[in-house]
Order: sequence, then C-alpha cells, then structure tokens
Amino acid sequence: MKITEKFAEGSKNAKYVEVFQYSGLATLDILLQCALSYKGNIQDVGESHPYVKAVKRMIELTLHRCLNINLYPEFLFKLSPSGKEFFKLCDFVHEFSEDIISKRKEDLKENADTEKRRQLDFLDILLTARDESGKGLTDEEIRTEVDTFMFAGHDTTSSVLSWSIYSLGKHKDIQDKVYEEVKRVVGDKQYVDCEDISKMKYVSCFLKEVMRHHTPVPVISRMLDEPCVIEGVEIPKGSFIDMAIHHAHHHPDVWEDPWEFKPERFVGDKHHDMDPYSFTPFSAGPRNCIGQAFAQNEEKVLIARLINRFEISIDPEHEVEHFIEVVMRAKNGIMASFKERT
Ligand code: HEM
Repeated sequence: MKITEKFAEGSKNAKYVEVFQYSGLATLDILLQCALSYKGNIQDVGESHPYVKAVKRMIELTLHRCLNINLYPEFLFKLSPSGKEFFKLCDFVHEFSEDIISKRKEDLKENADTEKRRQLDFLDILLTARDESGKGLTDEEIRTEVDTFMFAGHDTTSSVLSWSIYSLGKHKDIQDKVYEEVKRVVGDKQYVDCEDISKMKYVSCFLKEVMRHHTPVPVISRMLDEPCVIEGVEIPKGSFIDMAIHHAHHHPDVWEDPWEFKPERFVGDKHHDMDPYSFTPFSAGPRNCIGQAFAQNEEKVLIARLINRFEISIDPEHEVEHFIEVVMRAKNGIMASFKERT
C-alpha cells in the first residue's frame, strides 16, 4: 500500500510528517481505482498533480465567494477575477472526468473480452443504466455523476483518515486498544479480508468517535421548498438554511462530556437509543451519503494496515485546530511520526 510507504519514507527523512497531504492523495487514488477502475497514480505525482491542485484552488475560491456577499449573484461572480479563475478550473476538472469516461468507452469497444472479466464498477453502472423506455444517461449526466463521486468521495475520507491518525497519536491508550484488536483479527497478514472488517468492533467505535468529534462534513445546506417552523420562528419558503452537524455532535444536552474523545460511548451500539439525528456524519434522509458503507470499510482497512505496521505519535509542540474548508481540516495540518513496529 503506497500510503504506508509514504509515511515510512517521510518519517525517515524528518521526525514528523504532515498527514493531510498524503491521505488526500491516497484516498483519491483509492476512489479512482475502486469506482472507476482508473489507475491515477496520484500518490506518485503528489500535490503538484494538476487535478489535485485544481480541486484545492476551487475550494479556496468557493470559500472566498462565501465570504464576499458581492460575489453571490452568479453574473457578478462570473465577471470577477476569482470567478473567471474558478470557471477555468471547472472546465479542466470536467475534462479530467471526461477523459476517464471516453477511455472506458474505447476500452469497452476495443477490448470487450478483457473488459467482461473486469469487476463491475460505478462507471459501468452509469454507462449501462437505462430507464423504462430504454434511454441511457447523456454524456453530461454521466460526467456530472463522476464529478460528484470524485469530489464527495475523496476529501471526506481523507479528513476522517487524517483525524484518525491524530486521535491514535494523541490517545496512546486508545491506540493500544485499536492495535490489540487489529493484531487479533488481522494478525501478520499484509492485507485485510472482508470478514476481518466486520470483526473489528472496537475500530468501528473508534471511527464513529472520530466522525463525531472531528465531524468530516461539519455543515450541510438546503433550500426550503416549503416554510418551516424552528423553535417558534417561521422560516419562509426559498430560504437557504445551514445545518451544523459538528455542533449537533457536541451538544451538551445530547452528549455526555461532548469535548472528550471516548470511543467507548459507541460500544454495544449505545447510541442506537439516542435521537437518530444526534449522530449524522453522513447526513440523514433521502439525500444521505450513498458512499457511507464503502467509506467505513475503506477507513477500517487503512487504519488496520497503518496500525499493524506503525506506532503513531503526534508532534506535541504542533498546535492542532479545527478548520472548516468544506470538509474538516486542521488549520496548520497534523504532524505525526510513524515508527515501524518490531
Ligand atoms: C467518511 C467519508 C464520507 C463522509 C463523512 C460523507 C458525508 C456525506 C454527507 C454529509 C453527504 C450529504 C451532503 C448534503 O446533504 O449536502 C454526502 C453525500 C454524498 N456522498 Fe458522501 N461522505 C463520505 C464518503 C463518500 C464516498 C466514499 C462516496 C463515493 C464513493 C460518497 C458519495 C456521496 C454522494 C454521491 C453524495 C450525494 C448524495 C445525494 O445527493 O443524493 N461519499 N456524503
């Protein structure tokens, strides 16, 4: 697994490694490979990869727009320098997805036999989907689905992986428990089996606590299509409302010691007796996250592989502070060291 090599290499060259940069590249490679059977080799190129650079800059420009009310109207944004840069990057990001799709279409035509043997992936489903009248998705519809998947499926998982590494390094007692369980379930294998995933019960509780305490998608927004009354205040139809999941995850009426990191609060699925909206890292309702099962399995495999090989510590001198940039990041990153276990 490349990310373990990157952490091992990084820890040899410097005592502490910045975690977010490597985890973002790894989760993008994983998503491209699993959903689109595309070998992006993003981790080999690093942060200078044009797709990675473009997405990073687009997030910065989106935040800049959110903080400038003058840029809210689409036509003003389009005329501004930041809007022009944003739409140019948008075109580039779309071209990246279109390229993956057109390569697959060619492969399907030219290598039908090898293609049949390949495992079905998300892109196959999009390319072959038909409605009742036999009509498939248009090229643009396929491209927007691929864009959503690439965006929704890699920054989120990277945030959870980075905060998991931070939490393991910060709480050595919890790291020991995670390691004991992984050692018992996975043993000395260099991979994690499907059956291993469901046996890692403590790792599940640990992951849930990471997603509660360091909520990966801290805020989601909706436009009201009908008026809504919240605590006696009527909010009119057409209003945009933000739902602060991170705050709900720390509400003292709901959570005991909300600012303490305690995976034990999820042991035995205790939280199942709670209000179902008290813990919603993947949102809730009809538009909740469709990648949640995949994401949780991915995180468990990554954590198991990392903890089986390394003892993780964080730099005690480095201040770590939550910073919301669509997903939950750390203001100055997370510095961790990865010591090979003997
Ligand atoms: C730990 C990782 C993840 C977290 C915390 C997460 C969280 C979320 C949340 C909160 C939403 C709702 C957004 C909203 O209502 O505005 C969402 C939607 C979505 N997620 Fe995830 N996600 C994760 C991983 C993934 C992965 C790996 C994929 C793809 C493989 C994915 C695909 C999607 C898609 C396509 C939507 C839009 C669903 C719709 O609008 O109907 N997510 N995710």
